[in-house]
Amino acid sequence: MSEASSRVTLEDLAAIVAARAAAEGEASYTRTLIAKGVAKCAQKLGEEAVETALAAVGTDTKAVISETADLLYHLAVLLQARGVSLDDVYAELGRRTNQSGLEEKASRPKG
Ligand SMILES: N=c1c2ncn([C@@H]3O[C@H](COP(=O)(O)OP(=O)(O)OP(=O)(O)O)[C@@H](O)[C@H]3O)c2ncn1[C@@H]1O[C@H](COP(=O)(O)O)[C@@H](O)[C@H]1O
Repeated sequence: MSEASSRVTLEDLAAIVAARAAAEGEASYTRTLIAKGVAKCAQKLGEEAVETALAAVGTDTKAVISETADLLYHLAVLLQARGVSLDDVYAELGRRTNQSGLEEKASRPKG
C-alpha cells in the first residue's frame, strides 16, 4: 500500500469508529470502550491529551505524532459515544472563521 493511500482522515476515523461501535459480537477495542460509557471515554481522552502535551515538550517528534494519533482516535470515540458528529464541530468552527480567537472568547457565556 502506498503512503498516500494509507492516510486516514478524521472523517475516515469517525466512520471506522461508528462501524466498530455497531459491530456486535466482534472483538473490538472501540466497542469495548464505548460500552464502558461516556465517562470512561472522556477519561481516556484526557489521558491521551496529557500524554500528547508531555510528548510535545519533549524532543521525540515521533512520540508527538503517535500520541496525537491516539488523541484523535479517542476524540472520535468520545464524539461517537456522546452522539456528536464531526459536521457539528466543523459547523461550529465555520461560525468562528470571521472573528478572532479573542472575540470568540469574549462572546462565550460567563460562568
Ligand atoms: N486508531 C485506533 C487506535 N489508536 C489507539 N488505539 C488503542 O487505544 C488503546 C489506548 O492505549 P492505552 O495504552 O491507554 O491502552 P490500555 O492501557 O489498554 O487502556 P485501557 O482502555 O485499558 O485503560 C490501545 O489499546 C490502542 O490499541 C486504537 N484502537 C483502534 N484504532 C482504530 O480503530 C480501528 C478499529 O479497532 P477495533 O475497534 O479494536 O476493531 C482500528 O483499525 C484503528 O483504525
